[in-house]
Amino acid sequence: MSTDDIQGPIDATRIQGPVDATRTPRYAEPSTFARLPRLDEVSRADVTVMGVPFDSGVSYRPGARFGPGHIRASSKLLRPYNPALDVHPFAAQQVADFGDIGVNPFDIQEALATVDGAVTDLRKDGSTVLTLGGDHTIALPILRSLARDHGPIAVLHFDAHLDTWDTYFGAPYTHGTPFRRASEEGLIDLERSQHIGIRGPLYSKKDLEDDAVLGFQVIRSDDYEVDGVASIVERMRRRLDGGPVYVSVDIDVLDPAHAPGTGTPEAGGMTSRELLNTLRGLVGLNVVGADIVEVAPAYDHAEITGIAAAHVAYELLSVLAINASTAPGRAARGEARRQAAFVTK
Ligand SMILES: N=C(N)NCCCC(=O)O
Ligand SMILES: [Zn+2]
Ligand SMILES: [Zn+2]
Repeated sequence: MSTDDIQGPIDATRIQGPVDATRTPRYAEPSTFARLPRLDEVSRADVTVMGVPFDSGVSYRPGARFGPGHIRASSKLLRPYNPALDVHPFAAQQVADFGDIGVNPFDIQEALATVDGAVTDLRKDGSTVLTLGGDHTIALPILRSLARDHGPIAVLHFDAHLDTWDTYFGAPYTHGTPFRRASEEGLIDLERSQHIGIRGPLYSKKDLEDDAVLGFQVIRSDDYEVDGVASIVERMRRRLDGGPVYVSVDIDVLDPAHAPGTGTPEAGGMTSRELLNTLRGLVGLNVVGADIVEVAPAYDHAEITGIAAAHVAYELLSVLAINASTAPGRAARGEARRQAAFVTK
């Protein structure tokens, strides 16, 4: 971004930013993500954070229905400037918090339809939706919504697990099966999708063979040890380039030391530093939506997992901010990458 890209002044009165922590203590005020305004407090949002308190798809420990509130509570310490990407994620774009949608915990099909409807409504108003889960089942209805507009979409999936299994106890819609269903439904670009962070025991070797047929390339957690972040980012960008990308972050991609508060933890995972650095590598790719799922606060300690999830959201918002400020026709916003151009309470 050079100053040549700046075509006009930023209207600092239009964009509303977070509550000012030097005036109102961080632990005061109703809880929204990063203390941002609620969606009904702004005229429109470039990015909407939406909570989906749903965990009826889990195979092991329940509790991810309390994830959205926990991530919001753990996001209070985030500050307005991200030096790693040289961006003000809340100034280059309007970010607002929708709150949580109420979904039926006893009828998974109905819950999926509710999520699809909510995401579709928010996107109609031009918002990119960043969803806070909830268990991983909710990625399926989000992809259904996105694919209706974009066609088959590249899925970048951070997870210890493949989540391309077929059924659990005969049930097709679970947190271990969303990406098989998405692939079967034609929602996924089979040439451009990728898992990152895969590890741990499988049911059989065939799980990996099926997974490849369903359209995913695998970058294993162990590859971080051997190849390092820079080379993985290169592989990731090569795979994803050339079209819309959906980013799905299952917090159990992190080692249990970095994210104990989750339902199906697996040893040998990534560090939060590796994950945040990998996400920064998405700058310039066409990210059209994202989720952070599987945060289950009952197993968390000292907000370790909630803070990790909040920082994942912050990096994703930073990537979206840079992409928005450098998109053709939106170069006037480039300056917001460097200046804190928002009003605050
Ligand atoms: N999506 C998550 N977190 N876990 C899937 C694990 C499925 C299983 O129990 O085999
Ligand atoms: Zn997982
Ligand atoms: Zn998962």
